[in-house]
Amino acid sequence: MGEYENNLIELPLRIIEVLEDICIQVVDIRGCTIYYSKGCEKIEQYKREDILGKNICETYRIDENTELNADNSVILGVLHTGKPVINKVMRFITLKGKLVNVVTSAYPIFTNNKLLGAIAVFKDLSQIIEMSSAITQLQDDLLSLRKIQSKNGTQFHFDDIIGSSAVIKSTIALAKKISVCSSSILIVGATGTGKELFAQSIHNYGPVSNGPFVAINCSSIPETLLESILFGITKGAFTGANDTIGLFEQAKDGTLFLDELNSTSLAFQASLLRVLETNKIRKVGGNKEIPVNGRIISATNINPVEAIRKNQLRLDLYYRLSAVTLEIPTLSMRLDDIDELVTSFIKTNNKIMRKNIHGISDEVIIILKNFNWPGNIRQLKHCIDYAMNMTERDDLLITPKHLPKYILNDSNIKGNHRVLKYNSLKETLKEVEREIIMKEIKNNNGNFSRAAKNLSISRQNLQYRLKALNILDCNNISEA
Ligand SMILES: Nc1ncnc2c1ncn2[C@@H]1O[C@H](COP(=O)(O)OP(=O)(O)OP(=O)(O)O)[C@@H](O)[C@H]1O
Repeated sequence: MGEYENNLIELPLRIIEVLEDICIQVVDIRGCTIYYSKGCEKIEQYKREDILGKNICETYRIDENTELNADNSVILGVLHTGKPVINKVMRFITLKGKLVNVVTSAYPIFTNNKLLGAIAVFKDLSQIIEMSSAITQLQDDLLSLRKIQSKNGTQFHFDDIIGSSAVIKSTIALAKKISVCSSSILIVGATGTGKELFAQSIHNYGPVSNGPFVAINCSSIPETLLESILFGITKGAFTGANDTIGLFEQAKDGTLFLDELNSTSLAFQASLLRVLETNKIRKVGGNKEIPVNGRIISATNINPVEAIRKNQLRLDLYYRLSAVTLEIPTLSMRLDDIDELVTSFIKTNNKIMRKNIHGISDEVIIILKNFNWPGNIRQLKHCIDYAMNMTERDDLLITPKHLPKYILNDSNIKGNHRVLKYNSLKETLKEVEREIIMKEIKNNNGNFSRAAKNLSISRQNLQYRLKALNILDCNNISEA
């Protein structure tokens, strides 16, 4: 190396001593590389000897068809203009086909006002690009998972209701039938069975789907505020009161969903009955009757007859609402749907939690099908969320050790150890089915019709199962 080159690389060598991570390439006025740092070798996978003395136009291309020139190459641009270029993102390929993404700053090197070459400092962007594509992917996944609330304020349609059991299919069929008219509907179902899911689906399937879906959980609003929230307030009704539109008016041309109606006072229910009968509301503090046309869907989480008996529901309101009643089955009435629900929850959670769980073990299926699920589908969902949080990185299946303790300790499942001694899953499931059917028949004093009803199957289906499970001729089961 001559004196000229020695002088030329003195500056970059000093910088490199301090900044080891940063890649530095120095070219002479012709564009030939005369210095190539270790960091460059790492990013570009060239060896120094491949590069030194060669013109950068021979060693890099923008892509297969494009050579470097003063417009697309930072270094050549600096040699052309004699001006520095700061923080420019560049993408090029080496002769070995390695794709390189870097952010580059290049500076001219002058001696006695004469341009001698250029020094380029660059940093690898491949990790950042990988990270940003992972973030983009994650965002896409989350967006598709968390179905964006549509304009009418709903998230769900009938297609989102998971389950193929006969009882859920017939519930969906009935719900679709009643969707098409605009009468008020009473949805009855225990907590977590999917009442709101059904209410939204009915709204979206019916004639007012273009209108808003306005939901309120009556139990979460203090009784004193319920009327003002639902009917609105007239300016001056009380000190400082402004004119406010209530939810009945907001649900114009749409649906008003009154969840947990049974938690409201009988006095409020009387006002509601008046609205249902006249289709008019009167704001708090006002005399004017305002017409409302939203469809009313109410829900109770206890049996309405029981609610009437406990003085939680007015009989006249019930008569008004019960013309169109939809009963949502509990999860224990449709244990067959557990597999499908669990598969769907795992799929969703895999994306959110970045896991790769393939399913649940045979033991877990039995445990889940033996639990009585007082919190229904919401509780099953939480159980799977919990179990997935408990899985380790390499786990592919949810096994009993991942389940919440209260599910394992539940008395219904204690007999499970006995059930599990059977060799095959089919045999085990048959045994569970046999136990459930026997228990139900016993609880109903041998009355097949009542037992079938409680099991949500037809009487014929019950008889078919009794035969298939070899228990029809059992001495202790003679029909009452
Ligand atoms: N058939 C189903 N398929 C998929 N998810 C369901 C189904 N039923 C319920 N869920 C889910 O279970 C949870 C509870 O549903 P939802 O809030 O509709 O129940 P709810 O009966 O209105 O409960 P509550 O009486 O406590 O208000 C929600 O996360 C819902 O998405």
